[in-house]
Order: sequence, then structure tokens, then C-alpha cells
Amino acid sequence: MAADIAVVSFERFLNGDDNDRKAVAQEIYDAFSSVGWVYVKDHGISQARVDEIFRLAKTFFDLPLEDKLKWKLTDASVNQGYTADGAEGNGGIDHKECYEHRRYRNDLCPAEDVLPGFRTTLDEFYAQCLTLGMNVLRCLAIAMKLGDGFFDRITLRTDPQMRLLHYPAIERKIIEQEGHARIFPHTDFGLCTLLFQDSIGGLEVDPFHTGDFKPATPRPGTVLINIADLLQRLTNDRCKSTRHRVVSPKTEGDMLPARFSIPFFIHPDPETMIDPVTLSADEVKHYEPVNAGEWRIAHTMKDYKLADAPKEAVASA
Ligand SMILES: O=C(O)CCC(=O)C(=O)O
Ligand SMILES: [Fe+2]
Repeated sequence: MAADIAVVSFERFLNGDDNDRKAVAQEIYDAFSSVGWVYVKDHGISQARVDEIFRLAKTFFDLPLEDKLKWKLTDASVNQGYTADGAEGNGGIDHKECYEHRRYRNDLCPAEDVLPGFRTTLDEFYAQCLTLGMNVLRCLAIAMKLGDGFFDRITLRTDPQMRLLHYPAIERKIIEQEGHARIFPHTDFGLCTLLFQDSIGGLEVDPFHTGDFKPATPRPGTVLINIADLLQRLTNDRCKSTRHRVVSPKTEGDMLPARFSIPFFIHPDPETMIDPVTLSADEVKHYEPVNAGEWRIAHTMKDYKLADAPKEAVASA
């Protein structure tokens, strides 16, 4: 049975009055403080645009490997460019390849004459995702009565990571071996993630935080949004950063079809200290403050196996 993840329409937030916005904010908060995931529909990004990005992703990943390696991601502090199948892992062997696109620096991006429209279209979609993500964070601020501008202050120079993800077609028996997956169970480590997925399926979440993973089935027209580790810390465990993974889709046959997805990972301004918010004088903070920039680099290094990440910076993840 699929995970019980609420579907929330964002229409009343975008076009309604204060009361409408409060009602949507509460629905989003309820989802984030239980399962940690929500499907958002009527989010203002057209399906035509989303389809266009999936097409661009396919065009990019169809290029020969030696071409893609010209844009190879090597620097965790920039975290931009291409990562080949098998190069990233968080505890097991992932069968996927990715391309990361950033806000301020995209040196490792195919040029216009190589992939016409790639950079400009990704930049436009990036801006739309950022607007949507900031509105979702505003919902949290409204529901928790932190003041509407709370997240604007800690995301002044936010530089999210938009990721094009391709899970190549692969034999089922490879993915279903012990220690292999399309993506191994993990939590995301920033503030929150917007996730667009195609119709293939295979994404699963751990809704009760017990290790009992349930499918997060593709729902056309929606974007899945999940809480990541820094928001769980910042909200002093009110919002849940929930483990998730990508396994074989429920299809017949020995070969799994290729799957594409597009996560957009929102991180705070790198200078920000993430210190848990307490809502009453006797509430105890569950976490020490951490510097958002150091946290991000340490986790990126760990995931991409780029070097040994400083142990103290990742120990509390
Ligand atoms: O492909 C997916 O649906 C999930 C991707 C994911 O969890 C990640 O990249 O962190
Ligand atoms: Fe993830």
C-alpha cells in the first residue's frame, strides 16, 4: 500500500487572502510534522515546463559518457556538474547518474552550441522552483508563527542544487542484490527538497520512521516536497526529515525501465547558524547550532566520496 502522503493544492496560497494562506500553511505543516512529505498540486509551474525539463535531461544523459565526463563534478564546495553511475553512494551502491545545476556558478554546464537551450531553460526552471520552495518555507513560518520573513533572513544568498537524475535501464537482479539500489535509504541534508518524478515509480518513504518503507507513487501534476535534516534541527524535531530510497518499480520483467527525476535541494545561506527554534521558555533544544555552509560541504563530500569529510561536521546527521 502506498504511503499516506497528503495532496495539498497551492492555489489558495498563490491567489487567496490571508485566511486562505493560513489554511494552506496549516495543511503543509501538518504533513511536514507527520510523514515529512507532501504532494503539492496547482503549484504554478506548468506541466509543459516540467515535461520540457525531463526532455532536456534525457537529451543530456543520451550524450556519450566521454562527453559527459567533460563536465565532471569534482569540488564539493561548488557541487556542480556531472556525476557518473556508481560514483555517488550513501552506504551502498547506487545505480544512477546525475547533473547538478546551481544558482551562482555553472562552469560545468554544456555550452549553447553543444546543447541549445539547456542552460537558459534550466535557469528559468530553477528560478520557478526557488520561488515555489520559498513559498513553502513561508507556509512553515506562518504555521509556526515565526513571522512571514523568517526564512527570507536565513536564505539571503541561498544557492540550491537542482539535480537532473537518470536511473538507467538495468537488470532487476542487479538492483535487487543486497547492498544495491537505485538510490540507497537516506535523508536529505538541507532545508527541504522539491521532487519532480516521471511515471515509472520506485520511490519509497519511511512514513512512520520505523524502517517500513512505502511507495510514494507518482501523481501527475504534483511536486513532492520533503523536509530535510536542517529543517528538522531548526524546528527542534517538529518537522520530520524522513528516510527515502528508490528501488525496483512494480513492473513485470527482468529489465527495469529507465527512470528520471528532478530534485531541487534548498539550503540556507552558507553563513547562517542553524540553531533550533523553541516556542516556549521551558522547551529544551534537541540540537547544538551548526554552520549551514560547513554542514553542506561536509555532507556533499561524504555522499560523493570526494574525500574524507570532517567527522565532527557529519556526526550528528
Ligand atoms: O529519484 C528520486 O525520486 C529521489 C532522489 C533522491 O532522493 C535524492 O536525490 O536525494
Ligand atoms: Fe533524497
